[in-house]
Parts: sequence; C-alpha cells; structure tokens
Amino acid sequence: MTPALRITGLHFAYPDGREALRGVDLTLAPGERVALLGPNGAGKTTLVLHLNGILHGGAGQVEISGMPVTPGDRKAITEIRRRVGVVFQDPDDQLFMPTVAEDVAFGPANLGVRGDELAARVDEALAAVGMSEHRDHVPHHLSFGQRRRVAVATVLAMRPEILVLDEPSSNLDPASRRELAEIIESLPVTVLMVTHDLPYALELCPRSVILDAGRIVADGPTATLLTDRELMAGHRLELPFGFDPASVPHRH
Ligand SMILES: Nc1ncnc2c1ncn2[C@@H]1O[C@H](COP(=O)(O)OP(=O)(O)OP(=O)(O)O)[C@@H](O)[C@H]1O
Repeated sequence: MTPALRITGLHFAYPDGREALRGVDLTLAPGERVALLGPNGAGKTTLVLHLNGILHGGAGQVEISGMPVTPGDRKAITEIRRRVGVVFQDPDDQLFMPTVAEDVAFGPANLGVRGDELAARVDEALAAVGMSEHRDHVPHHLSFGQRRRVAVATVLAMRPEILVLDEPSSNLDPASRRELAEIIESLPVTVLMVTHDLPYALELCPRSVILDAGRIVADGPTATLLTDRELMAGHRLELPFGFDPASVPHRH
C-alpha cells in the first residue's frame, strides 16, 4: 500500500546555518495516528513545514500518498496543500472570515469547489467537530476551545489525507481537551500530532516518534517509549508528576 507520508533523508539548515533536520526518515501508513515528540528546538515545526512545501531547499524527499512535494511546481503544491491539512497551534491564525461557515468554506472554495458540493463539505466538517449550531457565529466570539475545533473543520473541509495537529491540547480546559480527543479519534484520516502533552499522545496515538536535534531517535509504540525512563530522560521528555501511563484510556 502507498504510504500516506514518506520522508527520506530529509536535511534542512536555516539561512543562519543552523541545522534543524539532520537526516529524517519517516513513513506513515494510511489511517495511522502518530505523535511527533521531542524537546524544544528538536526540529518538529521545521519538519511539519516541509510536509506542505512551506520550507524546502535542503536534501531529501517528502511524498504525500506517493506524490512528491516539489516546491517549484505551483500546481503540485496546491494539491499537496489539499492533501496535508495543518492545524496550527493558534486557531486565530486560521480564522479570519465573518462567520464560522465562511471560514470553513474558504479553503475548498479556493480550490474551485462551489454550490451543493461546497455546502456539503461545510456541513460535514462542522458536524465532524460538533460545531454545526455555531455555523453563523462570529469566530472571534467563540471560546478558545470552540475556535480550535473550527480551525480543525477548516482543514477537514479540504478532505485532507493527512491531518497535522500542532499542539492540539494546548490551552484547553480538561473537558475541551477530552472532547477534542473524541473528535480526533473519530476522524478517518492519517494523523500526525506534534505535542508536548505526553498523556495526550498516549491516549490518542498508538505510535510515537521522538525527534531530537534534527534526528529521529526513537520510533515505536507510545506506551513503550513513554515508560523507557532512560530514553525519556535522555531527550528531555518528562511525564507529569505522578502520572501513571497505565491509567490512561487508550482510544485505539
Ligand atoms: N527561522 C529560523 N531561523 C533560524 N533558526 C531557526 C528558525 N526556526 C527555528 N530555528 C532553529 O531550528 C531548530 C529547530 O526548531 P523547531 O522550531 O523546528 O523546533 P521544535 O521542535 O518545533 O521546537 P518547539 O517544541 O519549541 O516548538 C532550533 O534550533 C531553532 O532554534
């Protein structure tokens, strides 16, 4: 089966010479949910920005469902950006229209989707995140948790093949955090979740990858990695005080 994501030999240095990625290989099967873990400065954001061609120019290759990310080719990049939906940490970076429904329609409308098809996509995406009754509301009047859900819907309306979630649980209260977990769990897409919230990774992602200093240093079952004390300490990863990995309900 063609992998949803295949990264081979990815290297990248910023213009100031800082090497942020130093040979990353990563393959995700369709439908997998994988957490991308690692300390501050590990290269997680740099990696994510390569998935839809925002960053490029180093060595190596990224393929989304068999299609290479070729930054010079505008048509290819448009298709790649449809296939890879990135939900950034701050929902306010993604919401800028007068109503929730218009924000959700924006992406597919930009791709030329119109009429009933567009309306169906908006309905479907809002239903998927439990925000249908807020469709005519002003995004900036919603709570933070609701805005994050709408940000997820704006990406789902593009019918992506991979959903990339950057710190999805940050700034959410416990109920909103749990509700978002239920939503993520219900989505029939490949998910790559960047997070410092290790219990969330354990709850949602059967597999985790640890990135440190631009290299993947571990890749395996989340429960196995999080209970390997030496591995965790060696890469500045810490479970919350008193947290027992065995106590987490696994949504997989
Ligand atoms: N625009 C930039 N110019 C130069 N160096 C950068 C730039 N952005 C990031 N870096 C450097 O690249 C390395 C990787 O940063 P990156 O933001 O990808 O890490 P991260 O794992 O996402 O960290 P965090 O958990 O703090 O979000 C770091 O050393 C960082 O200082």
